[in-house]
Amino acid sequence: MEVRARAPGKIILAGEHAVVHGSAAVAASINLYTHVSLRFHSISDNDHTLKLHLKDMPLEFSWSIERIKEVLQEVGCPFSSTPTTCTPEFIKSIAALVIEQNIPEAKIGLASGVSAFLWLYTCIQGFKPATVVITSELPLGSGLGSSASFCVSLSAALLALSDSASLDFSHQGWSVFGENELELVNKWAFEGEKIIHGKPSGIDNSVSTFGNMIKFKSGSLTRLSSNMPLKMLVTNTKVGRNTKALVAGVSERTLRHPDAMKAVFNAVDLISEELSTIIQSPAPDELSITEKEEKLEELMEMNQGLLQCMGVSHASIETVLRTTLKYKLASKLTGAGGGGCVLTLLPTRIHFQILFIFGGIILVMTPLISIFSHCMLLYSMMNSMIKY
Ligand SMILES: Nc1ncnc2c1ncn2[C@@H]1O[C@H](COP(=O)(O)OP(=O)(O)OP(=O)(O)O)[C@@H](O)[C@H]1O
Ligand SMILES: C[C@@](O)(CCO)CC(=O)[O-]
Ligand SMILES: [Mg+2]
Repeated sequence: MEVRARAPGKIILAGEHAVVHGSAAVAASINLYTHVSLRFHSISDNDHTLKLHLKDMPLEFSWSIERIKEVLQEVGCPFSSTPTTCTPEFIKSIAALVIEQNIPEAKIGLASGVSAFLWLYTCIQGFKPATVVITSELPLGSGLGSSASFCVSLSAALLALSDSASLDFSHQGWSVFGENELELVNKWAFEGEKIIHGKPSGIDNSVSTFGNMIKFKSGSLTRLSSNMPLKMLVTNTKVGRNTKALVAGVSERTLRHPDAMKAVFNAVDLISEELSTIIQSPAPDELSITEKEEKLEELMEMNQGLLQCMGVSHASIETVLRTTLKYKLASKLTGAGGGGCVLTLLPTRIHFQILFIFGGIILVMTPLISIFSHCMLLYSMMNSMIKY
């Protein structure tokens, strides 16, 4: 039997990094997904391996089940019905299994994703031979939550074929997990994110699991129902970076300047709270929509300033900020920063049929792709047009 699962990426409207330190943050899922296909090998296959095929890279990894058992059982048995954090001993053993696969140097960032795969697979399914195929519509390491959607879709596929979830496969089409199963998927995905991010807040896996728009603070999630359609332009600077290093950098700065950083995180908390209140408040007329958008733009600019204080902006991000500001558009980085993607609010006061931007290049802004939670995304049109 083959099971397929998918989970969306996300944008963060306010509060990234500060959310790791207990502030509120607001995130929305987007309609770009990571897809996972999982198929157990049957006896007739006579294939006693675990295969991971990262189709977009393209890379294929294969371990004999005997080898996985030999290496992992030295430190214990990972198999567990409840979400478990990978211990440093298991991390070492898993790293040995990953190193054997000789990932090319240029793609070494994938090692943490492959480690998360091995942990989630062996914890949830034990030592069963199988083939797992991954494809992703998300750019990796760009702030759109590729790591979380990878962990969520993988956990969902693994749990769908485990005894912990009761899914009805009798009909064709997508099955949807119930609330309890979603909680379980989310918890396992968080364990995967810990391997990739080091110290994740849990916001990325939560929004990828539950979809729509959420406010997230100190591990707890509030679903937001927006009353205003928001159009967001997402620009990928294509400058690579790694969330783990950026999160660690902010923690180090916090150790050096605890009081100043506390004030920064507190300010971000207030921004996220105000932003979520505005998004949820009723919108009776055009005027109030414009007023709300102006407030949101200001809050995004303030949040960006505080992200600069945390040291996670980048020259490429600043270039996008300056360029959009020329057109009186407010922008902020989204996700971990240090490169990656930038959000620009496209207010209703401007009717974007055609936008002249980036040195006179004409960008046709319609049709915009609709995404969850009333946000709109125009992704990747910019990619080929921005040169740094
Ligand atoms: N489809 C995938 N296949 C394998 N590994 C993946 C995949 N998607 C993400 N990863 C893992 O996640 C890493 C990228 O995660 P990272 O958290 O740095 O960026 P992001 O999740 O895209 O951005 P952000 O965390 O800021 O939203 C990759 O280097 C890889 O290890
Ligand atoms: C930078 C960060 O705040 C968001 C990454 O999308 C990290 C996290 O919350 O886990
Ligand atoms: Mg990530």
